[in-house]
Amino acid sequence: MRIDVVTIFPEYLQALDVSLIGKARREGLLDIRIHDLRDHTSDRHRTVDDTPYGGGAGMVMKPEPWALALEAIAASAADADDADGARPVLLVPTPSGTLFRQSVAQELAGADHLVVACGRYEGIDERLFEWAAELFEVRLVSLGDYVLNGGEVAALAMIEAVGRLVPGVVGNPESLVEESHSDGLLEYPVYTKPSSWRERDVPEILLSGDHGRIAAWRHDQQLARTRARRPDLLPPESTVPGDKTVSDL
Ligand SMILES: COC(=O)COc1cccc(COC(=O)c2cn[nH]c2)c1
Repeated sequence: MRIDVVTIFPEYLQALDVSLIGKARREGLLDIRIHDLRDHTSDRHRTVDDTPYGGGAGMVMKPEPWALALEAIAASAADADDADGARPVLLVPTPSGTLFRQSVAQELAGADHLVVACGRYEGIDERLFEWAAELFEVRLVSLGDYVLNGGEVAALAMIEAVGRLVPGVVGNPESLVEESHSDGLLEYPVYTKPSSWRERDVPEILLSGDHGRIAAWRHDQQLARTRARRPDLLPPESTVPGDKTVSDL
C-alpha cells in the first residue's frame, strides 16, 4: 500500500519511522511519502492560508496549494493507480467527518493508495474537496468528538490503524483476530507473570488449561466490559434464543 501524507508540519510524521510501521516501510510493505504543502506555493512567504469569507476568527487554508500538491501525487501514481482502475482514497481527518472505526480501518486497508490531507487553522476551502472528487474517492473522517489543532495527530492514528491491517505488517496475524472492536465488543482483560503480584492473583480459570472454559470466561468478560463502558456497541436487545417476541406472535 502506498500512503502519501500532505502537511505543513512534515516533522510531525516522523513517528511513522518507528516500530512496526517503520519496519514495514523499510521492508517496502508500506510506501509512505510525506509532502510539505508549502512546496506547492509560489509566493515568497510560501502562503497556505488566508482570511475566511463571511468573517469569523482564524484562517482558512487556500485551495490552490492543496490542488497542486494532490495533482502532483496523482500524477506520480497514475500508472500504479490506473493499473487496478481504482481512484486513490483522499482521507481527510476532520472534526466534521464520519466516525473512524475499526470497520473503516478494515475497509481502507483494502485500498492500494491512500492520500492523507492534514488540515490546519479553521480548515481547508470546501471547494478543494469538490474539485478533488474528480481524482480521488474523498473521505472526511473524524477520530472522535473533539478538536485538534490539525490533522497530523489524527493522521498518525489512522495510518497506524490501517497500516497494521496490511498483510505482513504485524508479525502474527493471529493477534489481529482477537482485538477490541474486531468482533464488535471490547477486549477481555489480559494477565502475565507473576501469577500473584502485590497480593493480587490472576483469575484461577486462566491457569486451568481448560481452553473451552477460558474462551467462555473471556467472552463473558468482553460482554461485561462492553455493557459497563460502551453499551452503545451492544446489539439492540436481542431475544433470548427460543423466546417469541411480540412481533413474532
Ligand atoms: C474539512 O476538513 C478540514 O478542513 C480539515 O481541517 C482541519 C482543521 C483543524 C483541525 C483538523 C484536525 O482534525 C481534528 O481536529 C479531528 C479529527 N478527528 N477529530 C478531530 C482538521
